Amino acid sequence: MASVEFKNVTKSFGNFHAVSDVNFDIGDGEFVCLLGPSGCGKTTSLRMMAGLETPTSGQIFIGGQEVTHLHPKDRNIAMVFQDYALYPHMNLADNIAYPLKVRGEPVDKRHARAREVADVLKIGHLMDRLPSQISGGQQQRTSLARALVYPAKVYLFDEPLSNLDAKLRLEARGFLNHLQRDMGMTAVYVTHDQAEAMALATRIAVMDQGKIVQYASPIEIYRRPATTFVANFVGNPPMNLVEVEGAQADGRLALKAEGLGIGALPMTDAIGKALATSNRLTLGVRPEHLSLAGAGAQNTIVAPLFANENMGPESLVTLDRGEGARVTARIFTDDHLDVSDTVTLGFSAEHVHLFDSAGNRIPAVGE
Ligand SMILES: Nc1ncnc2c1ncn2[C@@H]1O[C@H](COP(=O)(O)OP(=O)(O)OP(=O)(O)O)[C@@H](O)[C@H]1O
Repeated sequence: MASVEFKNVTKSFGNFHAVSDVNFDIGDGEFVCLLGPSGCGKTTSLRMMAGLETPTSGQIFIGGQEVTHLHPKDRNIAMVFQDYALYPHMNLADNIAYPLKVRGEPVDKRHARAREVADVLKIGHLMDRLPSQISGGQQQRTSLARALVYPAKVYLFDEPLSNLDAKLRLEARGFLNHLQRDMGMTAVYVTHDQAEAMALATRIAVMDQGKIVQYASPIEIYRRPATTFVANFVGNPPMNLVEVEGAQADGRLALKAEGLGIGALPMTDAIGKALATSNRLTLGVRPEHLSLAGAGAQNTIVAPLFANENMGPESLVTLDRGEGARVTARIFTDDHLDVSDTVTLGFSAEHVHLFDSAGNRIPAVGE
């Protein structure tokens, strides 16, 4: 296993910067997820680690050694692709053993090792089949087995679960989590699925438009999102964001918005600085921190009901604040709620997140 480092890495296609001056390091044994919307530069970053793309500028290191211009085969990395990239004319045994074949291992030895890995992944009984003769989940495990058959310094995953149905996807995610804990592999995993990143990563690099906007542990990203972009990308459903007008009153912060009732919050220097630039702030509250509230509740959002989706153990109650602005609560309720009923959602001040007019987090008291 080995560490990975990006130093000022940029990748341009013509005038377009797919990856823009990215710096980050991945520790030995870390499982890092690159998370972000389509086109933000995740796959390009991964392909540069693999040596399938060359940076326009900057340097890449694996295990302390510069690999920026090194051929993929000399990097000792293993990669699992979204489409599995299995060889259609080879059976599973040959597919899995292929990395050993190119390294010149004798056939007996490489088939024995392939079988060993296949057994762990519960596809050992399928070794004579062609990829077209097995299910999508089994193809996914074959592709994983091929990556694991030879000890690599770094394992690279490009949305490996995205072609699986929801149930298999959860199963495969649990398996990868187990494998990571078992092997302590250094891995970089590209996904646009925030739940997958939260479940698997030791650290998540959230990317937007070719840049890393936050690089931290899943819990840090969940608790202290650095920007409204991150807040809106992580969490299921994501954090509710309400545009508010802020003002200092009697040494405290007063917030105003249509349908919002909130007690004054403590003032801090950081809030003062944000207000000096603009009084337009964004208030964030996670759906799980909202509850159905009575008229006497201190902090509330009041608006007509838009939808009430029963998810089994909980409901997603969404209010329509007008002009497309919605607020969703994840709550446990048996209450019957009709569309257009006016609903009051309450929240506690300790669960409030604040962002300045540029969308950057204003640290809470004690942060
Ligand atoms: N070979 C190329 N030539 C021109 N533009 C490219 C090339 N490869 C990628 N891009 C562009 O670079 C940007 C980043 O692409 P990349 O594949 O890294 O995004 P991504 O975050 O992995 O997206 P997705 O989740 O859709 O795979 C995109 O706008 C893409 O169109």
